[in-house]
Amino acid sequence: MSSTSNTPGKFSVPFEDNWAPEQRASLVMMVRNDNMLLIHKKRGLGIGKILGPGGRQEPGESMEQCAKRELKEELCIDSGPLRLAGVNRFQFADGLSLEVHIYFGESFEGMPTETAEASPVWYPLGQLPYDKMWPDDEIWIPLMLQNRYFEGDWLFDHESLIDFTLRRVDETA
Ligand SMILES: COc1nc(N)nc2c1ncn2[C@H]1C[C@H](O)[C@@H](COP(=O)(O)OP(=O)(O)OP(=O)(O)O)O1
Repeated sequence: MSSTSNTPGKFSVPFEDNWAPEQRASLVMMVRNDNMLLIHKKRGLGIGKILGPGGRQEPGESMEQCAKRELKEELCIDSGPLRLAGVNRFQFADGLSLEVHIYFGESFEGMPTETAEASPVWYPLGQLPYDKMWPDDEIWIPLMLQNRYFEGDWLFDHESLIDFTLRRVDETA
């Protein structure tokens, strides 16, 4: 699957073979009783948006450790088992490049609590607030909810999605 727009500037999708991210980050998509636990992001990249809890990898930790640490830091909860749902590579026209590992979970311990970084918000799976989310979410969240593993390349100009390619979508996880 791919969008059809022409790509301005020096980047194109799929990214070149030698593309490498400056930074790696995690997202945790937690679902309980047909509702998804999201955050209203209070600072940093994507401030004001609704998205999954997550953040950038710290030295020495695996991506799954990063996901669990960010869940604790942002919402004060401890994750149960997570499965890797997909990997998205983001290139921003201003130069920032980010590889995001997306984890799916269905159990956690603790009460989601507001922190300096995020406020917890629950949405029914059929009423996710895509108009308040990063534009890529509307494309890969349905794949994740169908247990389909995905890998995508996404080109952004600030908060606008310019072009994308889903490089890999598995029929079953
Ligand atoms: C560009 O499209 C994006 N889509 C989605 N769904 N999520 C994105 C996109 N770009 C970034 N993200 C996510 C990935 C990370 O979870 C956060 C960014 O992490 P942040 O800048 O908040 O990193 P922290 O380590 O938490 O930073 P601070 O603790 O310094 O706030 O956004």
